[in-house]
Amino acid sequence: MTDVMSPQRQIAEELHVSPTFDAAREIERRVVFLADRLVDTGLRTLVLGISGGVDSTTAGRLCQLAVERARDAGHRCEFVAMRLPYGVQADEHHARAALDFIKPDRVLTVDVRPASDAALDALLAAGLTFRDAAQQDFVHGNVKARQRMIAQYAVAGASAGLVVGTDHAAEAVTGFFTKHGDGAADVVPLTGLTKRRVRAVAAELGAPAELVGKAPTADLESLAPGRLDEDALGLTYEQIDDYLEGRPVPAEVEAALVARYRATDHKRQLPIAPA
Ligand SMILES: Nc1ncnc2c1ncn2[C@@H]1O[C@H](COP(=O)(O)OP(=O)(O)OC[C@H]2O[C@@H]([n+]3cccc(C(=O)O)c3)[C@H](O)[C@@H]2O)[C@@H](O)[C@H]1O
Ligand SMILES: Nc1ncnc2c1ncn2[C@@H]1O[C@H](COP(=O)(O)OP(=O)(O)OP(=O)(O)O)[C@@H](O)[C@H]1O
Ligand SMILES: [Mg+2]
Repeated sequence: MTDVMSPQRQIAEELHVSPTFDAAREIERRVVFLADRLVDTGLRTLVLGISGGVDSTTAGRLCQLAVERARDAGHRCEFVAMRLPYGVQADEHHARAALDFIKPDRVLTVDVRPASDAALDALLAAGLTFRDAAQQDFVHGNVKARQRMIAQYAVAGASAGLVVGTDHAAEAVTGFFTKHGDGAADVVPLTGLTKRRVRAVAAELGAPAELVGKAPTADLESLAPGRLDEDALGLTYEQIDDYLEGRPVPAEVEAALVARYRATDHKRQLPIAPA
C-alpha cells in the first residue's frame, strides 16, 4: 500500500515546520546559523529593516546576538538595523521600542516615500492606468516594499553585507509578502516558525510584551493604513498556525490555505524556466 501524505503534513514538511518546539533551542540554532553565515562567507554585516512588528523585532535581536557571537570568535562584523518608514509611520513608537530592545550596532534611517512616490508618478506619466484607486494603492504598496528591498541591498552592497529576511512558515504558506520586496533576502533566520512560535522566541529573547503580542500588519496601503494581516487574508494566525502545527482546522480553512499555498507557489521558487 502506498503511503499518501496528507496535504497538511506535506505543506508543514515543505515549509520546515518542526513537530516539536523549544524556544531556547531555536534561538541558539538560529543565532549559530547567522554567525556561521558571516564567518563562512567572510562578509561583514547583517542588514535588516526594523518595522516595530514582532517578526523584525525577533529577527533583529537574533542578528545582534549573532554578530556578537561572530565577533567573540574573532570575526569583524556588525549589525545594521534600518528604519524604512514611508513618510511618518503611525506606530513609530513601536519601531523605537524594537530598536531599544535589539540594541543594534548601527541604525540607518531611509524614508522610502520619495522613491516610492517618484516611481508611481513616472509610471503614471508614462501612461500606465489602473482599474481604480484601490488597485493603484495596492500596487503602490508593493512598490514601497520593493523600495525597502532596494535600500537594504544598497547598504549590503556598500558594507559587504547579507540582507536578512523575516519570512516564516505562517507567511510562506499564504504567500503574504511582496515578491522581490520583503520576500527578497540572502538569509531567512525565522524559516519554519509559525507566528505563535515567532512570538514565543521573541518572549524568550526578552522582547517587550507590547511587541510580542502586537497584531501583524503589512501597513502598505495608504487607503487602509495599518490594515491587519488577518483582515486582508480572511484567516486568523491561530488558524494558520494550527494547520501548520498539525492540529485540526475547519474544512473551509484548510481549503483556503491549500488554495493560497498552491496559487503562491511561484513566490517560493526561483523564476520559472523552460523544462
Ligand atoms: N502563476 C504565476 N507564476 C509566476 N509568476 C506569477 C504568477 N502569478 C503571479 N505572478 C507574478 O507575481 C506578481 C504578484 O506578486 P506580488 O507582486 O508580490 O503581489 P501580490 O501577491 O498581489 O501582493 C502582495 C501581497 O502581500 C502582502 N504583503 C506584502 C508585503 C509585506 C506583507 C507583510 O505581511 O508585511 C504583506 C500585500 O499586502 C499583498 O496582499 C504578479 O504581478 C506576477 O508578476
Ligand atoms: N516601516 C518599516 N521599516 C523598516 N522595515 C520594514 C518596515 N515595514 C516592513 N519592513 C520590513 O519588511 C518585513 C516584512 O514586514 P512584516 O509586516 O511581515 O513584518 P513585521 O512588521 O516585522 O511583523 P508583523 O508581520 O507582525 O507586522 C519586516 O519584517 C521588515 O524587515
Ligand atoms: Mg508589519
